[in-house]
Amino acid sequence: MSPFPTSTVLGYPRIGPHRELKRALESYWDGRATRDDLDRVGAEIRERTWRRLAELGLEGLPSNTFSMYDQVLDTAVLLGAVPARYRDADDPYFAMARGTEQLAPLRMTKWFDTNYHYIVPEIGPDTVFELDPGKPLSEVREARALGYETRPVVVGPVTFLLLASALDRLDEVLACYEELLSVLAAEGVAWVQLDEPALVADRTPEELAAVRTAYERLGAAGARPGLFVATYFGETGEALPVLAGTPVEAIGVDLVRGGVPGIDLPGKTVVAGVVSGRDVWRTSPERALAALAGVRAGRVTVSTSCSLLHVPYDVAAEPRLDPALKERLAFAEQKVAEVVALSRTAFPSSTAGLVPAAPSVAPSVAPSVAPSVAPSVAPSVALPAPVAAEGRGPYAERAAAQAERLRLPPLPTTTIGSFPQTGALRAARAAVAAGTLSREDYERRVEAEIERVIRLQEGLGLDVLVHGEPERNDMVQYFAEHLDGFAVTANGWVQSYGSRCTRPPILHGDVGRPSPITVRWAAYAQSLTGKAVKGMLTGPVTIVAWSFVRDDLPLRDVVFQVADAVREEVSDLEAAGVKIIQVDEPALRELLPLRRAAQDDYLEWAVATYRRATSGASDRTQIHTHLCYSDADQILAAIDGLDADVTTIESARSGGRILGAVKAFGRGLGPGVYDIHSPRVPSAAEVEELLRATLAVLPAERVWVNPDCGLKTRTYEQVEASLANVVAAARELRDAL
Ligand code: MET
Ligand SMILES: [Zn+2]
Repeated sequence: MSPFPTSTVLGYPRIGPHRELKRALESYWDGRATRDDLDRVGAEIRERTWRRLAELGLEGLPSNTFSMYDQVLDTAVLLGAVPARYRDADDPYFAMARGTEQLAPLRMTKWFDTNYHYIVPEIGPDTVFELDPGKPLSEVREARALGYETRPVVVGPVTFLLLASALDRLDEVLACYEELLSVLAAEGVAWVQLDEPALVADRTPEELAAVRTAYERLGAAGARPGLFVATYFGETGEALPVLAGTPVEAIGVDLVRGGVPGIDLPGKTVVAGVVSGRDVWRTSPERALAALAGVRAGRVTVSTSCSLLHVPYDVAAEPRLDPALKERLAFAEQKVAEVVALSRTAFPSSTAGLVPAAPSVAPSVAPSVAPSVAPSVAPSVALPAPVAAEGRGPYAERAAAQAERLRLPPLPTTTIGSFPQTGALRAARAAVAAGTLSREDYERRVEAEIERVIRLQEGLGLDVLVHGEPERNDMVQYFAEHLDGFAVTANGWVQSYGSRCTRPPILHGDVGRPSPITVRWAAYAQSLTGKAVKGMLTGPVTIVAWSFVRDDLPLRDVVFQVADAVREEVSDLEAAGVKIIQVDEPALRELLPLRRAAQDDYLEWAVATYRRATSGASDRTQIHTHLCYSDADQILAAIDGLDADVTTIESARSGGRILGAVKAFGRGLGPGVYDIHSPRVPSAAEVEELLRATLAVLPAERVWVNPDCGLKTRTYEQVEASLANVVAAARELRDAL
């Protein structure tokens, strides 16, 4: 078996440096391009990636890290786990991912503690596992035709089955992986990477036994490539000795989030993730080299802590960033260069089977690994201790005061905030940036859009209106652009799901709010209508979760700075006459530590920051919060702890699964009745059915009627039709109450 390469990355961004894949996907979905056009763009992105990684000097090139939508969905297809109802669709893959006119899509949820979303495999009694190795094989061949030998990357069997809640199917799935190994061996593949991030979370003895079974069995397969099991997103813990006891040749550990393994791993290659795949800061070479030197294994090689999927492509594509900040940044390209430089420094004669050099080598750093710099230059504000909820009265009193003031019907209907973002508005924003449209003209267009959204909602008969968020490019970036302490990028796109990308802002200094951010738009919307308009804010936890955050202060201190800025905005909205204020926290669950031991502490400060942001509101002001795609059932007590008067929560896409858990919820609750992540228009009957299910577990006076999430990714046509059905269903049931 050839030795594992001395430098590698676990994966690479795949949306394209200029979001080529996004455009190609959307053209294909809209019928403006053919499948061949789409495939061509995919091939170009893969080729560019391999060439770039090789040019940067990386030895171990991965393949099969590209995906048309999601790597978990790819793995389901690889294993033949395509539910029967999708098989006859025109394009079963995208039917599973996005749904069709007739079919709802598969469930989607967040990939561990990231803002990347994967498609949840559906495995049932009818699932027949059958290997379809087409994709990894064709990527290996494609790379080979370009002159590159690659290491295909596949989600490992244990993580795949845990994500699908189907670990009892291990036996059948392992047969497919065995077959895959033999197919890859026949193809001349030297190494395969099996991603097992699930091994960094708490695992039961049965689950650890499944790890042992899986890798003993795969290790015993006849002709096979070298097995590299990659764990990441935290410390591997109790799964590490289990893996070490199996025949796998290489084990990946995350040395950014986890410590150096406490056990000796003789005979194994440790693929040491010392360059973070989760942040944008340059790697400290001293720290990385010390970590490398601390690993006691047969062989150590240098890697990223996880796939670089979670960071943007290239700092060089950011001409407008402050040069002093830019100096401190590393995106995917820079991180690959760091991996290469670290491997050359740590293993100066790197040709074959190496043991790490002594730690004394540390200071002689290759030029492209710059010394680490603290990510903030400004001194930090000393923070007062977190405050508990002060100010607001008990829920019953607040509810009475709000009912009196708002006079809403039972089962009030509302939306989550955004309405479709039109191409015209996006173009107008670009024109302002380019200097070809004046700010005043742009603001007039935003106002016109707000008016359109208000009239539309009045026409549909919604009860609580929104202004539609037309001024926001993104719910986090918009706030980052208006707060001190943040920088925003021009091209720093990161894939969120499918063709959706975000540009996470960079939080590099102390946060402050120089002036009101949303007040003028909310006040304008309210001036147009007699119905209540909700003011819309993004919560502190979500702002930091969806930013790249300075790492020189504890996260909780950074979050409290953001909470104070949101608190000021709440108070200005109230002063402007806004009666309902929604503070969104869709990322509350995302930052939940993967290990139970760390969860309580997180939930305590996350709840405290939310209350700090909202508790200045008077009892008459109704505070809403919103959560989505977050397996909210796991954090229900914390959601309750937010003490919001109304909570809207994703539910339709998961078929009302959440309802079983929310019975005890003591305040207003709107489990979504319209899955906005699919272009499909739900019928009124369907919505009614979901509402009936809600009314079966919650008292009617606490139930709100709303979509799963904001509508910005949908078209006006879809939104109008869907909301008309939502309102009709609510009225039907309201009359029956
Ligand atoms: C991801 S949660 C989105 C909430 C936001 N208010 C919107 O409607 O777009
Ligand atoms: Zn949402």
